[in-house]
Amino acid sequence: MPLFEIKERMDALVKELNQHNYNYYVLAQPTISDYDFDKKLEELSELEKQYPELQDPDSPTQKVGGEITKEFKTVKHKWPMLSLGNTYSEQDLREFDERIRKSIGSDFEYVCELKFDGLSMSLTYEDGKLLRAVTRGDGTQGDDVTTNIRTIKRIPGKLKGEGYPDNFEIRGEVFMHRAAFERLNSERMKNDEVPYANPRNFAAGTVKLQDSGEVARRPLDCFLYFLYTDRRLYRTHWDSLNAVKEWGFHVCEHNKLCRNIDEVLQFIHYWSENRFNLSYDIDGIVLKVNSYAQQDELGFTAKSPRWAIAYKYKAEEAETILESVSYQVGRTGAVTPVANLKPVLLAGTRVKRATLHNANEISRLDLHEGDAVFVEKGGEIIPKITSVNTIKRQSGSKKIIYPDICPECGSNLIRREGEAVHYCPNDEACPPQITGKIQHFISRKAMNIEGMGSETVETLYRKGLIEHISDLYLLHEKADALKEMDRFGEKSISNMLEGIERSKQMPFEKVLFGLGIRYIGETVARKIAAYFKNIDSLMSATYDELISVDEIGERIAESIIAYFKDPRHLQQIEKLRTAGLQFEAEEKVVLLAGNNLEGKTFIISGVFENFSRDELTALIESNGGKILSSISGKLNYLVAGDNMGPSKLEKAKKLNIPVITDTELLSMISK
Ligand SMILES: NC(=O)c1ccc[n+]([C@@H]2O[C@H](COP(=O)([O-])OP(=O)(O)OC[C@H]3O[C@@H](n4cnc5c(N)ncnc54)[C@H](O)[C@@H]3O)[C@@H](O)[C@H]2O)c1
Ligand SMILES: [Zn+2]
Repeated sequence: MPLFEIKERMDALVKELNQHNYNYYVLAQPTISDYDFDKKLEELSELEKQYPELQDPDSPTQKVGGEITKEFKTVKHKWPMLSLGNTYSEQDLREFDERIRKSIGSDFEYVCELKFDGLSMSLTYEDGKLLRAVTRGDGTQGDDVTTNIRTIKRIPGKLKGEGYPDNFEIRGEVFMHRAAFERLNSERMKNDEVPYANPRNFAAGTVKLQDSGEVARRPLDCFLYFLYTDRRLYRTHWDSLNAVKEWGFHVCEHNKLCRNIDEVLQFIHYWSENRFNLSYDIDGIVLKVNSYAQQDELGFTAKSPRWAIAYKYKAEEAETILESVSYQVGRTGAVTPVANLKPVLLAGTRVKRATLHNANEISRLDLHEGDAVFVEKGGEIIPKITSVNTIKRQSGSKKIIYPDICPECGSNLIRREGEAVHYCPNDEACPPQITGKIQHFISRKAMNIEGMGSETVETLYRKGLIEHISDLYLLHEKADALKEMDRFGEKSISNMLEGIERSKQMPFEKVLFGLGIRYIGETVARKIAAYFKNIDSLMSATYDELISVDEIGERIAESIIAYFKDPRHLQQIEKLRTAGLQFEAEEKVVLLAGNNLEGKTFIISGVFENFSRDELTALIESNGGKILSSISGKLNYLVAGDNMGPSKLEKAKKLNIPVITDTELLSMISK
């Protein structure tokens, strides 16, 4: 290949890999698999070795992949936060072992650890208390995310035991358990929020949120795996891990001390089979030379230590046949293509469907009917098609074309600017949208109607008994028709009708969430209800008024306005109002407006289960109290929630300022 072509290939790789790094670290929405990413990085690295004079100083082979963001304070790392060399091959591991033995002889041990699939975090402790938490960032400096990290229960705010130095840094991996991921992600989908592809992305996205209250609602965990002290306290990494366990840190119980590379390989083989039984994702294992003296001898490259390496498991892949593509219409009208596959065994389960995400994905794969396709189950929960084995394509097979019209109701599909998903706009008459809306309305997080499930909704709809949410409240008039339904005894009918009747008492915020207005999730519904107090002021709110509210952005404001513009929605709301549903926020109104706090000053700190800090501020101010900006002798009360900063608490104690809970605050108000 002529030199200029090699240079072109290298430049193209640099450009592409930098883009993938950005998608992965900053957006937390990668578009290629880790394996493909690593193969491209390896190709670039090989070319750079052969043609060092062509190497771009900005090459992704020379630096850690992340970036710092502008949303957080930037903090420089005392010790750089590096990446790890990685490989997918056992042969490479043996060569790694050879290199080490050449350098330090054969008297050494490895610590084998699981490679947790999350994001790395540096924690600094001073006098036994968590002082700061910083992301890896670009390796030299990272984002200060202390407030968010304090919400993680597994990270001690205050240390146990003794023997820890006054000042030290400890590093580990913040991650989310698979069960929490699945639960929260399906909530996101129901609320029309973009789902995360896997627990790693969910954890990374969460740590970068601006609202610590929201972070606290998403359970994160953390395993610690590196201790950094100014003066070495222990001789080995293994001893450090055991010590930090005593101080209260969460250290993985599966770590293993191995005497040689064969034992390491055994560990790798064991976890290659058993990793699916863990409650969290790992993407490989990490081996580290145990002795610190030997680590020092081996040193570092620009990007990673020479005394450690990661062995990564390749996502499991299988080949099968694409039988057909079907299109599912969701409650919000989003039309999702699903691949129906000839059943195949993959990562321990029988797979017969794979997600195709959207129309772009179908054209990217250039799918044809009957294609032989490769499916992969990587970090993602739902398997996906990675590529087509085009050699096996039958001649004359038909290309898969994404439809223009809704498969359920025949309406022309629309695609909003900047979005990849197609929607059916017929939200009041497209069958799956109707039943989906009613199912959402009765769900536990919305109106929590007992005695009625998703299947009942489908049946009632098919029988023509319900077509809109408001029809639920007319069901009691249709007792005869209900009795004629199969498998629907008198008891279940009366349970259902009672459940419906009781739902009339559900608070305004639940009704608002239940209506299923696009982008109005649970949290936003709560904020809106607290701010606008009733449906009439919400309906008449202007765009500017809407976006001035905390947490309402342009997208949500536009969606609210569009919703109330539709006469069919207004008609529904009138019917629900007549039926007796709550369209006004109560309780907090009662607490508002008094003068019990007059002349008193407050500071609110930490995270509260039942209130946002804004709500507490409003509560204090409307009862005559004042919020101060810093703790001083002028402060009367510190209202403390969970995970507040230890320095604040200390200062308040020093000044003898009473620390109260939100419940105590409420009782002061309603005295
Ligand atoms: N798909 C994409 O678009 C894309 C883009 C960029 C990066 N990536 C993936 O990310 C990798 C690069 O990320 P990276 O630099 O974070 O490297 P890495 O994930 O391969 O390895 C280093 C990281 O492993 C983590 N880790 C987990 N368990 C550990 C343990 N027990 N001990 C020490 N560290 C542990 C730490 O966070 C550490 O920073 C690439 O190899 C690629 O697979 C993918
Ligand atoms: Zn439709």
